[in-house]
Amino acid sequence: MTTDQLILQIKQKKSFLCIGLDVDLDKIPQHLLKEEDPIFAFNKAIIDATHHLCVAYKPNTAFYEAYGIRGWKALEKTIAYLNEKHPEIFTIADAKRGDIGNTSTMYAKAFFEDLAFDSVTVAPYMGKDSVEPFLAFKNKHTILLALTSNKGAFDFQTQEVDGKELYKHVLETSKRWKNSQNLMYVVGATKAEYLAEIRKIIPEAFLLVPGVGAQGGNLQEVCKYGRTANIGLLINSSRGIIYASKNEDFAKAAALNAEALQKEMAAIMSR
Ligand SMILES: O=c1ccn([C@@H]2O[C@H](COP(=O)(O)O)[C@@H](O)[C@H]2O)c(=O)[nH]1
Repeated sequence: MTTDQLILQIKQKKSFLCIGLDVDLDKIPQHLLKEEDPIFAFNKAIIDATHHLCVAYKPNTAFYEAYGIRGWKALEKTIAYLNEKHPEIFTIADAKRGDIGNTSTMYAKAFFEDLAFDSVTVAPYMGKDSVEPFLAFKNKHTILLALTSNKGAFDFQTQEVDGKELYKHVLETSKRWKNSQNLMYVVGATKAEYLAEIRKIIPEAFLLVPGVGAQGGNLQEVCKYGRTANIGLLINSSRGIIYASKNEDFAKAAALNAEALQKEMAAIMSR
């Protein structure tokens, strides 16, 4: 998917919501456990109920890898369902990959070619030759971890190297990599106060912003400092939407929570 197609969808739906599909079998409604593939059954119901309210879905691969082969099969079925029924929706494999070059190429093939995701999250720690193999794929997006939502972000990411915080080095250096137009960045909603500085370095790039909802990030604050003329934000909520109810009405309850965020986004976009 091109960035222009993503922007068009944001304008049409008046939404920049990304729904995280982090399926935990201990948290889904128990009646689904009778299904042949409970993970896919849960995802399908959530997608059917919310696709008109969001512009992206983000399965975190950990929640599928944890269930071995049946988890990976459910991930395959989920992305195939999304690509067939809702090809306009941006898909993110939150896998946080990155390795020496030839290994990164295989990761990129796994997520961009085999599974056909639009994007994958990648860690910057191993540098240019670990990220450029992902950037080589046309109309696919590499979402680089810049300033993450967790407390541990302060262990390294905000530490100064040569008088500048490490996350700023990541932003500045990555802009010089080949095909850097295919880069987006992860910035946690819990770090909204850093967004003005971040926008000085990457004024236009799309940001994937997790941490609204269960982690306490604030949508208004993120938009105040992080929004661009094209919005430039994908705000993710996972647990806050998909686990709105543990009963038979779970998909309807998820849609209500997604709608509340979408309405807030529509109001922000109208200002
Ligand atoms: O900095 C980061 C990077 C990734 N995540 C992931 O996003 C979702 C957040 O889930 P919630 O339930 O809405 O808290 C999850 O998959 C994380 O692994 C993040 O939270 N922060």
